[in-house]
Amino acid sequence: MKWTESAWEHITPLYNTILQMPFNQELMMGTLPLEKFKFYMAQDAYYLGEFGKALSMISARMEKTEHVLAFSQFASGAIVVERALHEGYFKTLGLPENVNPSPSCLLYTNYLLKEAAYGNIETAVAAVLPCFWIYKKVGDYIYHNQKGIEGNPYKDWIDTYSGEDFAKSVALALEITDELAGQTSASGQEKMLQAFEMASKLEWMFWDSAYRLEKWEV
Ligand SMILES: Cc1ncc(C[n+]2csc(CCO)c2C)c(N)n1
Repeated sequence: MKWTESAWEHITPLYNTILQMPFNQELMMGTLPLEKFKFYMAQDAYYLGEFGKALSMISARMEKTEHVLAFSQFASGAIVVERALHEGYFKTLGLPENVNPSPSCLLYTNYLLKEAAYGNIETAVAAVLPCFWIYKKVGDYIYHNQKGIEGNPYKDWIDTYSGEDFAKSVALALEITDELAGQTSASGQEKMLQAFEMASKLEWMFWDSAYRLEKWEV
């Protein structure tokens, strides 16, 4: 079995929990309060900037030229493609220019940056994978289960993550992850699994924190 297949099996209960989160169910139905989506978008703008840096760092640490190229394309994709989505929503929703990251957002981005800088390269790759893979699965699920997409204010978000371009990036990220997993020991693969699970939990926290409009308590 491929490493990615067993990793997905491992997080399937968590993935099912993510699908049922009120944030995702209401986004799918178009009933998510705008205030929550705005909070999410602002936090996501911060997240994407840091995520782009983590991907660039992973790119620089890769041995194979093809992997360097793939991760540098992911990094620019994270910034360019996502910026288009954000700029659209930033204009219509009136989002702030500077974002103070919420506790969950900061936890997630700092975790990814730490793995990208100091983790084994295969562990760093496993840590960024949920960002691609869970979003692809959630995007597809929402796309296929929504009703009356045309009237949904979150249509652009849904289209981005259920689209073909994004599917290609995810397939490439999965292929590279399996290649690196194949070159590491059983304990290396276990560390990858832990990083993959941790980042998946942090994805859950990111959505949950947006729904709660999470604040710093002090
Ligand atoms: C919290 C959070 N997690 C994942 C994504 C999705 N995402 C961000 S960058 C990227 C790869 C290149 O486009 C993907 C899939 C998001 N937007 N916000």
